[in-house]
Amino acid sequence: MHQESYALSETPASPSSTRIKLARSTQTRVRCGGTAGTTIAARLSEDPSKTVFLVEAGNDDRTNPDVFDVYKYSAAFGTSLDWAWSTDLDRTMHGGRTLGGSSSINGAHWTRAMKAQYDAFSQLLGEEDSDMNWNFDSLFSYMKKAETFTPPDQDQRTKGANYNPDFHGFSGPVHAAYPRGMYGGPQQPAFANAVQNVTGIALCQDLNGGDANCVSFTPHTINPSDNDTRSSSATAYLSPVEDERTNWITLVNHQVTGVLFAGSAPSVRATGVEFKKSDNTGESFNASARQEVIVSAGAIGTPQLLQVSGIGDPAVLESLGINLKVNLSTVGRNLQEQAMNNLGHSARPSFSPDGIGPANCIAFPSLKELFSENGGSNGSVTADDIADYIMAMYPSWAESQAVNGLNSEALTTIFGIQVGLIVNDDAPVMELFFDTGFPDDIGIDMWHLLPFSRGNVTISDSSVFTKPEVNVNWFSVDFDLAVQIAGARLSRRVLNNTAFDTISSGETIPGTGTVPEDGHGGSDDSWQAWIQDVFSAVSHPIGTAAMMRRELGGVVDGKLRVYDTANLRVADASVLPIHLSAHLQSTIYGVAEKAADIIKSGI
Ligand SMILES: Cc1cc2nc3c(=O)[nH]c(=O)nc-3n(C[C@H](O)[C@H](O)[C@H](O)COP(=O)(O)OP(=O)(O)OC[C@H]3O[C@@H](n4cnc5c(N)ncnc54)[C@H](O)[C@@H]3O)c2cc1C
Repeated sequence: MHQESYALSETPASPSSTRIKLARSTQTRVRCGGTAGTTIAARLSEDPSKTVFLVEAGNDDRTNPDVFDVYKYSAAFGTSLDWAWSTDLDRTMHGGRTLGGSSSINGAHWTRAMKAQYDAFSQLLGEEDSDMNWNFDSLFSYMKKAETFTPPDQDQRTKGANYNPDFHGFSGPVHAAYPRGMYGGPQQPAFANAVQNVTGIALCQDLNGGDANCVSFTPHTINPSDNDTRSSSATAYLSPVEDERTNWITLVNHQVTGVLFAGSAPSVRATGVEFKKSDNTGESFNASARQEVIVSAGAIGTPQLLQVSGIGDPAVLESLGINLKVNLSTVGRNLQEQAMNNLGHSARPSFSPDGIGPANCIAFPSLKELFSENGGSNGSVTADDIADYIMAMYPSWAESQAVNGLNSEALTTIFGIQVGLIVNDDAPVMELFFDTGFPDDIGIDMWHLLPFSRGNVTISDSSVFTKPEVNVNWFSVDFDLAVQIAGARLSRRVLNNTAFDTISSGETIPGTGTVPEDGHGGSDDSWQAWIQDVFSAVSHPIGTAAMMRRELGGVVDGKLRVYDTANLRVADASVLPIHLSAHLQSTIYGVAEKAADIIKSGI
């Protein structure tokens, strides 16, 4: 939650230490302390005449090994560090509930999507936003602004690490580097070779420059000067300046319970926020805003906060007794999330991983490579068949998903752009993430990247302390499942490729008992049954306050301003309108850096 030119109200009393600091200030800003929120706070507090007030629901856990030690990935899951939202089909979606948000508990992988995917953001905006430059060139410069990249040394290069200096920043707050414990065993090069053998996909030097359609070694957000510990938005943007920047105040363990408004649509004015201790005890505090309020509570938290504050679907809000401030039925809709499955092989006794990781070799096949004859095809369909199929079917998918968008016309336009990216721009539809030690000695974690299934985040209570309902509508478009099936089959073929002959002693997960070999890598039916039984959430939700034209179901415009409001912005993963062929954090840092400049420019 960010609030510009902000001052705490006196009713009731604020926590004393916070009140004392704020009393000295006349120009204060407030936000949620996640990936985007902390980034924006840091940039805005560069101006000493402004005071920033950072409100974070979670704790400051920078010294907790479950946070700073990237080798303990997943230790945070299910603990107080994790929102752990329940979703449909009983899958849990994770999200960081701690200073730094999800950047404090994520897998630390550092990748970017295709140039055309970022350029498509502009196609979804109106003429009036054409000069906002929501495109690759602009976002790439902001992603690089966020980054300090440490080039791989000779030892890491021998193990496969590589880079292109034009694709990285070298003076930003977030550290990206290859790990000192990088695997030197034969398994990661074998994966890169097997993927090339099976799909014809190219090995690229560095996928961070706008072309991710390749197999590549990728860096992590770790700090080589600090023992390869996690570089989160909290350690990157807050830690270096917190002792000297007296105009930046951090309040943890407090939850924003609502945005306060005056006036009526189309010029509703955010006048402040209300917040309370995160355990929902004690008094509520009000804070008033003289200029604007910015919400950065993530793709689940942001639509929840907007809805409890009176911005959303009138049918939902009025049934809960919430006073409607802005009729924006798509708040919480357009939810896009990916599903993951994990294939495993046991290794031969002679295999040594030679290192501790983290794993860092990833393949991003396009539709053509995924459905290639020896890749993920079932032997009866070609990639051209699939391309014809999606071009013919997407209007009917828009029809079936309309309830989770604005309407079928809007989704037809959005899906048309998504189809174009897949068919014409080779936007990767699948990620194959090679893993050492998971789910067996070696394995592939694989997920479809560009779902057409749309879901929603909908409140069932007027209190922010009741978690919202999160409905992903997993695989409600058959193409999403077809991609996942092809990805599983491709993963089987990759792990069975001769490149692994000296490493693997055979598939254990799912195993041919569960998905029998049928001469074509396993039947669609048996893969489908396994996938639907065991898939998990990737925890990459986006789209729930999408930056699009209002007639497409947008919640914010190209200035990140919520429609029908004069001074309320959103900046986090919820504004991404369509999914990307990438892990998300680099993009979110880019969005946040750009948001800070938009706010500073006063437009
Ligand atoms: C388990 C996991 C693994 C991931 N792995 C990777 C990876 O390896 N590489 C990669 O690039 N990306 C990864 N991601 C994705 C990436 O980390 C996220 O997409 C990104 O960090 C989201 O940033 P955000 O600012 O939108 O939200 P967040 O960083 O989640 O920030 C939202 C913040 O708002 C706070 N908040 C919410 N509601 C309130 C409220 N009412 N009041 C006050 N505070 C509130 C939250 O506690 C949180 O701190 C992963 C994500 C997860 C969850």
